Amino acid sequence: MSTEGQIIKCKAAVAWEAGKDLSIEEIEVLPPRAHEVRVKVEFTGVCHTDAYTLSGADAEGSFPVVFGHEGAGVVESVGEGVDSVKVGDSVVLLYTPECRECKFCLSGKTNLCGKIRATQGKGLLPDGTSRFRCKGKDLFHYMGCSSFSQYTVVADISLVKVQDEAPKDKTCLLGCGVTTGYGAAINTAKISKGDKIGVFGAGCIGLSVIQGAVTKGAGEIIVIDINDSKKAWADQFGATKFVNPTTLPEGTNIVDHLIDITDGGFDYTFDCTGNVQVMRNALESCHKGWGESIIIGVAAAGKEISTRPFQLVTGRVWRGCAFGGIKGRTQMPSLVQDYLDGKIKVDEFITHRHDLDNINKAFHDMHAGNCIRAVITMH
Ligand SMILES: NC(=O)C1=CN([C@@H]2O[C@H](COP(=O)(O)OP(=O)(O)OC[C@H]3O[C@@H](n4cnc5c(N)ncnc54)[C@H](O)[C@@H]3O)[C@@H](O)[C@H]2O)C=CC1
Ligand SMILES: N[C@@H](CCC(=O)N[C@@H](CSC=O)C(=O)NCC(=O)O)C(=O)O
Ligand SMILES: [Zn+2]
Ligand SMILES: [Zn+2]
Repeated sequence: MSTEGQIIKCKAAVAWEAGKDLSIEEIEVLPPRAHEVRVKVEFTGVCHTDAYTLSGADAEGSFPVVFGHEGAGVVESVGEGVDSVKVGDSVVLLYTPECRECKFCLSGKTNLCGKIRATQGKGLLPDGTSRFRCKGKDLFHYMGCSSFSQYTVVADISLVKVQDEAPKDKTCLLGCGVTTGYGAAINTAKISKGDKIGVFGAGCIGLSVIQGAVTKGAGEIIVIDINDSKKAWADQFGATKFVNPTTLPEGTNIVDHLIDITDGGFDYTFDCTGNVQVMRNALESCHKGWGESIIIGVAAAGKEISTRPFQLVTGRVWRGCAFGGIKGRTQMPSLVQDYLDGKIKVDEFITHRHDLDNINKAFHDMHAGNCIRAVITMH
């Protein structure tokens, strides 16, 4: 029986307040309005950024909210004026939308789209309202996606149709983690064959950077992480060396050490930790004259980066990117094809699986440090 035009009652993980476990609730999901799409979410990943906003450290965090932004599913119904997807299409949700008509989209310089960023940051759909209700209250949306609900409503520029044959428990991870790191390496950094790469933090994002650096033919890939258990992971993805800054001999400075073992510094470094001191180390371990450091990690509200301006005067470059610089509606189908053709690893990132009722375990695993990605089965 079609649910088109009806309010759908379904299960969702609701964050009622910062710092507390998510609560599994029955919620109401309203039908999509003009230029919106209602999606049956089949699988979602859990990203460090979900945990970051849940912790209360996100300047844009609003509660109560339905988190989740690594979602894959099927279109249940579409609102008026939607012509990019139809009922039954397999889709990946996009927290970085692509409208193809705003100043950003037309610039040819960035994947950031400005069309709905203001309302997205407020936890609302583009018309300034929510499609979620629970216990008489409206719930906020999250990053334009809210994939921790069995059904969600998103703007039609916040999702992309992908190949039906691609398994959705894998394509969900292309909705953030894998694409973010891989894209930063193949897109944002202009890595040349033989380059020396420093990857700070070997979670899903850092391991995906390694994957991209290997694709680009990097010479040395040195991973810097405070968790020794990440060495095996880094090796598996193609790193050539692992450094744990906490186990260096007393008095050895990590930046000096890295400059020493790379004959003057890295060609490219990537912060995949969100720690502002690590961001500084990543910049300062770049090679004088040309080394570029790319910030991917998300830092807590109020945190700022600093370095001596001399670091930039002498040719090091500080940059950053969101979603790996990838334009989701245009480029996601070819990433999915690369996955189907065995050119991009995705399965290897999945260390944990839970059903929706046990989604809090994914957050606990992440904090325990032994989880690369947990995938949640939504139905
Ligand atoms: N810019 C963007 O588009 C995106 C940014 N992010 C951000 O990227 C960061 C990484 O995300 P995930 O890989 O999911 O996180 P994760 O928690 O799985 O991995 C982080 C890694 O950094 C390591 N680490 C922590 N402190 C460190 C330190 N002081 N020195 C060296 N290593 C350290 C941890 O041991 C861990 O292996 C987070 O800040 C997340 O919010 C995530 C997705 C997209
Ligand atoms: N809300 C935060 C900023 C969070 C942030 O930087 N998000 C990244 C994606 S992280 C994905 O896991 C991003 O896309 N940033 C670009 C954007 O337009 O939000 C804050 O206020 O600091
Ligand atoms: Zn993410
Ligand atoms: Zn746009």
